[in-house]
Amino acid sequence: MAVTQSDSSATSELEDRPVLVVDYGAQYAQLIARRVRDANIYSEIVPHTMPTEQILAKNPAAIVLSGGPSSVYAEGAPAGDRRLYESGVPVFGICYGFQVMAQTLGGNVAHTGLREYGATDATLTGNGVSFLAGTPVAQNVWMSHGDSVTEAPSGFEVLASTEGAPVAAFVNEEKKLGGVQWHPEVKHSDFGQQILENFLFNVAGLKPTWTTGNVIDEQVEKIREQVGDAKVICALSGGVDSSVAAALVHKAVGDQLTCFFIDHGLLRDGEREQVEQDYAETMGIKVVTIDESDRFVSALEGLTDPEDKRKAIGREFIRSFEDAQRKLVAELGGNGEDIKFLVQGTLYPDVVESGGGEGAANIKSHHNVGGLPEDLAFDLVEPLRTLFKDEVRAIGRKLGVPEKIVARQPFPGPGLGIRVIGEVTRENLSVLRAADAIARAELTKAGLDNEVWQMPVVLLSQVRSVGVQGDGRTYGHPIVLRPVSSEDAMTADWSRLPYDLLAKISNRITNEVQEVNRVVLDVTSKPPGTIEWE
Ligand SMILES: Nc1ncnc2c1ncn2[C@@H]1O[C@H](COP(=O)(O)OP(=O)(O)OP(=O)(O)O)[C@@H](O)[C@H]1O
Ligand SMILES: O=c1[nH]c(=O)c2[nH+]cn([C@@H]3O[C@H](COP(=O)(O)O)[C@@H](O)[C@H]3O)c2[nH]1
Ligand SMILES: NC(=O)CC[C@H](N)C(=O)O
Ligand SMILES: [Mg+2]
Repeated sequence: MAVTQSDSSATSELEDRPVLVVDYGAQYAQLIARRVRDANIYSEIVPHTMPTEQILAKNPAAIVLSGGPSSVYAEGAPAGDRRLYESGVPVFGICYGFQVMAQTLGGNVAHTGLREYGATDATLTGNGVSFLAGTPVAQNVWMSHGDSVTEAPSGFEVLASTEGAPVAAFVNEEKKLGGVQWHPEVKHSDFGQQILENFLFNVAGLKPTWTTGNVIDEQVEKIREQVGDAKVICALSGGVDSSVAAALVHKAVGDQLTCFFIDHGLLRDGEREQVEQDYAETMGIKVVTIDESDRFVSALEGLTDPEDKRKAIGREFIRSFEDAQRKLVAELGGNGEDIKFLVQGTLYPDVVESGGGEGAANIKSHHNVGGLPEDLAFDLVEPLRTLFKDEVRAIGRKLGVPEKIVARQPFPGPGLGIRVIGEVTRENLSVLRAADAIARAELTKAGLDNEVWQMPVVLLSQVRSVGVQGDGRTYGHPIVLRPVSSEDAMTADWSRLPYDLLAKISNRITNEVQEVNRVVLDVTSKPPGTIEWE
């Protein structure tokens, strides 16, 4: 396959020494890890329930403590551990993390009655600006707190204050400990990235040596270690994540890999042919297509609850891979035990939304994480599990995965199954498929494919409305257009597509798809909506 050599500058020191983000149940833990990686330093998240000795055993280069919903003085709140701060590892606290550091080291945290949410003016104080170096004396920061540090621990210098937080940032340079009350990880904090980098580079003394090339080298090594010379199968959808996962595994173990693309009958118009063609043309990886549409459509019969549908789809995916595994084993003349590794292109958002983050709620069971059956017999190989889509795209480009695949808009594994609201039947699928094909064709024609993150087209099969067509009454179904813009699918906004384009799509769908007499536009951001409707 067309693979370029990645940097081989990964050293075992880097590989062994991540910056650990301790997650206190934050909304933004994954964003913090992401910002650290943006600073070219490898980062991973660990739960706050992990014992200190286990955290330190991971040999972290530095630790960042996240925010969290608790109050440090409340009963049962996640507690700090002095040993963490006395270990010599640099620690940076954010919001709850800042408060817990203050409390543990003898400072004071109180409910002052002065809450701050959203944009807040901060003023730098003190002589040495430390990790606030290079940022203006008055700056806009993003806050989200009800408690405040009222007294810094002794030996700490206060670096900034706001109206509601007299101690809004502090540092002990010598001990390499510091923190802020605000959220430097969100884009709305004006100098957030710079502040994090100042701490990591200047206070903690780290070097920005991690790149996507390092991920490639590290993952290739890990994959080799995990699978040895065993055969491996990959769940390949033709999407960005599984293509990049397949390219990584292929780089690691070459022809030990066979990819299976499941046609579950929930694909879009022309998708199967497109995937087969793209792979044959560009990737040079063996891909076997399996037609399983009967299996999936019958498993979905009678189901209308989104979670039931997702779980059924997750289960049938695995059953399909088990069949594929048996066939491959028979072909190779071995026994079933020989192939136990299944590669999936799972990303971090799939994991958090499935409730896999520390204390994170289950929003929806992604088929490849929360939708997996309990009796899963495969050992999963998921080299992208801690990453976000744009990071995965960068890795894909570095591996030489063609732009056509890397730049593709995401399409969920459960496919049209979660875009038919109500029961999934062959009839409903064919209505949705026709409407979706029109919407996609017009978006492409308007040259806007790269402007939108993705545009789900949704059929409300349980809703009917009255219309008039050809002077006659119709009683048809609505189609919803859900174009969104996003950076990482964690948050999203609805895309302001040109009215002419929307009019064209609406007109064509109602003219060409008989069962549809109404097209509506979803103008909800995420949150509160999610991107998909189920
Ligand atoms: N039709 C399919 N056949 C085989 N595996 C699939 C199929 N659809 C999804 N998968 C597996 O489920 C994983 C998660 O799907 P998901 O849609 O998140 O990723 P993707 O399709 O690889 O990328 P993208 O987000 O760009 O669509 C995939 O990476 C792949 O391993
Ligand atoms: O492979 C997948 N399996 C799933 O079960 C699944 N559910 C949602 N998605 C995709 O994930 C991103 C976030 O979607 P939501 O805002 O709807 O949660 C969007 O890009 C969705 O298309 C899925 N992908
Ligand atoms: N975002 C946070 O970490 C909040 C910390 C704490 N719950 C407070 O309200 O002050
Ligand atoms: Mg997909």
